[in-house]
Amino acid sequence: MTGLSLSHLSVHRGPCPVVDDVSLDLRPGECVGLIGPNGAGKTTLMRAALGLIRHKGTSSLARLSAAERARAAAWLPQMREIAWPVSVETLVGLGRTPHLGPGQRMGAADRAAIAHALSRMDLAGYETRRATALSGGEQARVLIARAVAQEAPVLIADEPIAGLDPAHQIATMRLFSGLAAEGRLVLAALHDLGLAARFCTRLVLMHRGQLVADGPPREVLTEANLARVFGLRAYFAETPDGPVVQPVEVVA
Ligand SMILES: Nc1ncnc2c1ncn2[C@@H]1O[C@H](COP(=O)(O)OP(=O)(O)OP(=O)(O)O)[C@@H](O)[C@H]1O
Repeated sequence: MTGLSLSHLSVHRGPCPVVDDVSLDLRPGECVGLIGPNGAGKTTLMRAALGLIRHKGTSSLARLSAAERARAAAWLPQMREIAWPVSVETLVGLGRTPHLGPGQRMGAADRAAIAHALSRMDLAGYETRRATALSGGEQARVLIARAVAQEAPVLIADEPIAGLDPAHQIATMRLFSGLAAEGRLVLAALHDLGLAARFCTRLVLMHRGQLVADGPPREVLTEANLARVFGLRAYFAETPDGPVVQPVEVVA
């Protein structure tokens, strides 16, 4: 199983580093929440880690050829609009492309992976629907299903639960933590600190391009970090369902 190793990763936009010397070792079996305020550098870090943009330093995924990387990592970008009027099943099936040789047709394993991903994203019955004719949240679920159908050892997702209703947000986070429990590495940029605290095994906190905290949710979501990085005060509680973190007020 593959993890993700970043060493002194930096990305410059003009003279400013928007990702500033980030080193991280993420291992199979971890469900990692990448958190930080707007503009902290989360998307840029993930894109550099995948080798999609120019960067300094190294990333174990960016080193791979495009074909190797497509088998190693599934990437769910932030933009969720679907441009192609194809069926849901066809779109989710695109996740199998890295597993097919030139001209090779899908086999039973591919069809099973597609059906499994559809079912896990609560999309059974949507197979023949036109993807462009779905609601925003349904389209987001279809794109997550495509990434899940890829069955890559690493899943990197940029705000995957944005736009999903609360039940589908929880179900998706549960799916991600389940994939990690199966031995995959999941790295997801998240703005919902409550769901991040509940479902992630580890949180990586970014601020102004730098990694400022990394560890179990309770150690990262401290009062001091929330105030300094997010400008927030939050309510914390331990419950039988896990930690509850609810931002309650903006602090100066
Ligand atoms: N193509 C670009 N050209 C110039 N600056 C950019 C570019 N892309 C991103 N930036 C800047 O880099 C910084 C980090 O952006 P990034 O999208 O990585 O943040 P983020 O943490 O993902 O934010 P959000 O939570 O809003 O999605 C921001 O200040 C942004 O304005």
